[in-house]
Amino acid sequence: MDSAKGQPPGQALRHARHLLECGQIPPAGLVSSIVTQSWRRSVGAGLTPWRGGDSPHLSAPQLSHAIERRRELVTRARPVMEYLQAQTRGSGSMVILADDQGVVLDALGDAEFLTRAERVALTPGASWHESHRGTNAIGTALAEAAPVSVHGGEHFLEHNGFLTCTAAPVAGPDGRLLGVLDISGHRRGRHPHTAGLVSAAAHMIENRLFDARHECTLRLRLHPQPDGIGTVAEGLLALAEDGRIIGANRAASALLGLTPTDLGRLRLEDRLCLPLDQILDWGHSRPGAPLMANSPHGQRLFLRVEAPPRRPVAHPAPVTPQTDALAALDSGDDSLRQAISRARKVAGKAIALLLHGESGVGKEVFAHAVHASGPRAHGPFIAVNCAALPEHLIEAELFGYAPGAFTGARRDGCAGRIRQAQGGTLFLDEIGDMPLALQTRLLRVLQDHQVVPLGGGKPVQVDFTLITATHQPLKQAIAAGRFRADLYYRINGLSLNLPPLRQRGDLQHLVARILDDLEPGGGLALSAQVAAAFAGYAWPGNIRQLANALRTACALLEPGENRIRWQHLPDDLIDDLRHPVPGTAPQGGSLRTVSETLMEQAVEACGGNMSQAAKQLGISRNTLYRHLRRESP
Ligand SMILES: Nc1ncnc2c1ncn2[C@@H]1O[C@H](COP(=O)(O)OP(=O)(O)OP(=O)(O)O)[C@@H](O)[C@H]1O
Repeated sequence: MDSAKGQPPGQALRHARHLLECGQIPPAGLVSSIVTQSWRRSVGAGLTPWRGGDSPHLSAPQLSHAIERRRELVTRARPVMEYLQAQTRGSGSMVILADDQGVVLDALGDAEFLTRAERVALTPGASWHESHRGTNAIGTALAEAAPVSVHGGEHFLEHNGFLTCTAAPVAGPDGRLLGVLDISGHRRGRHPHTAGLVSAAAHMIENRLFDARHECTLRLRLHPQPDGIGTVAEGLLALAEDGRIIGANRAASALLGLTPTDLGRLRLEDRLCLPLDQILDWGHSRPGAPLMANSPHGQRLFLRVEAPPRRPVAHPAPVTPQTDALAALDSGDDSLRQAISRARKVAGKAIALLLHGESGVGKEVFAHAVHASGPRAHGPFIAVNCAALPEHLIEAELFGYAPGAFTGARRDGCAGRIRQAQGGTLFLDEIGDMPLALQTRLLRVLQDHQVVPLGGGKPVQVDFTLITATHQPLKQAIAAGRFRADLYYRINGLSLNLPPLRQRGDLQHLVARILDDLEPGGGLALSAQVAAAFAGYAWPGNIRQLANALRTACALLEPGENRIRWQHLPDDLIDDLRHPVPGTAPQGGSLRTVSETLMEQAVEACGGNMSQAAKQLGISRNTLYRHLRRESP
């Protein structure tokens, strides 16, 4: 983004950053309004230029779910990304595809301009959501739903100031934002044509998605010039047999003045003075030749008709994952295993699942896994945190709204998250925090299988699987009058408790799995002392805290090092591990199992030398012998 006109860009930006670092949002004109607004949002999210938010890096199972959820996007984007990479080869930049949450799904290119620690941030699984990393091209393009370039010091976080990044959103055939395409490189390599290149590539992906979605449908390709047909700028329309417009890409929507709510309702004749029969005849008698028509604004357009194949094209069989996502969560804890097995029995049936568990135990990850392991895996997984938004925003976000329903509403209305979950899974996190008025509306949707957008409009049929989660006992909320009992019985088809980490007996395996996800095949492991300290700690932040600690530790390892020791852990965790709060030690048999396995590992690492192993573990040789004897058959 360029700085204000008439000012030396570097100087204006330096001034703006100075103000930002003094805790002020700079006045209009110093940096572009997009950057100013994004800086404001970043401050609002609790970030400072020196400290980002918790930047979750998805584990391998989570990443595979995220990719599964956007499989079509990832598949169609790959060739375009390879093309982009070829165009930018040698410029020291990366081509990145992120999903609608800002999570990197695919990355290609030259990472030489990054240090080892920085590379992690551009690998699949990293999140570039604004709430995690402040102003950046991926997160800001998502927030703005528009192409964005963020150069050097325009990045909110100081340590990202060496980057120059350009991103453009990619929408699906129904106009819904699916993700973002981005080129990132060292700021020295900034190129004025990158923005155009990225936007054109994003359109190319959108057109590929459109063609794939409507391959068995009558399609029209249109452009004001005959030579524009077949280029990335062409408009695309899909028509039902009765002539209703059921799909339109951005260019076609702009040319014909269509809004998303017109789709499925308007007929082609309402927009172009051409009867469907004439179009079909033309398509059959002169395949490939452009047909002339007039847009509603009187603009001359050229159309190419693409009739559907006579017999529908067979769709490829759905890919069945080798081990499913639920199986991937099982790392040996009995109560989690039981929850997995019960969830598997109801996955895909019309039974609502209610997940209980402390914050960070992995309720959303579990819900994802249930979705990805069931028959609706190819449908969308839509997650809404009911505690994260004020009441009026959740209402609009969930139920959608008609055009112009309220001040600030988008001109063309919004389908809402419930409708977006059509054919897939709706995950409502922190359901206990949903305001009472919305509980009533949600109950109605669940009973009638219909949603009515805010501000009126026709009810729309919906079909989705519901999974909800809460960390608070809902029965208490019912007793206190904060939660509707009838809604509770609707959402509680099956209720499952996800155990807190301190009660799990599989800490060691979970750690091994997370480390392997972070650095596949890297042979990373905890030192004996750190493993013992982990086993004795209560993990109040549960898996979230553990995964974050391991991620930081991996970033701090020196090249070639694969043992995580005290010096690799975050300072506050070291304090907690060394001075655990009394009464918070883990329960159950996990500690014993972990320590015995650790002893075996230490003996193995010391080539069977018991004295050395005992010394490394900080215990006496006798204690070591005693424990290992107990283990032997
Ligand atoms: N099985 C797992 N393997 C690896 N990491 C996990 C696993 N489960 C959870 N995590 C990590 O913990 C984080 C929190 O998970 P998740 O959001 O599912 O928890 P939650 O219980 O829904 O939390 P909250 O109640 O605060 O929303 C994830 O971002 C991920 O980093």
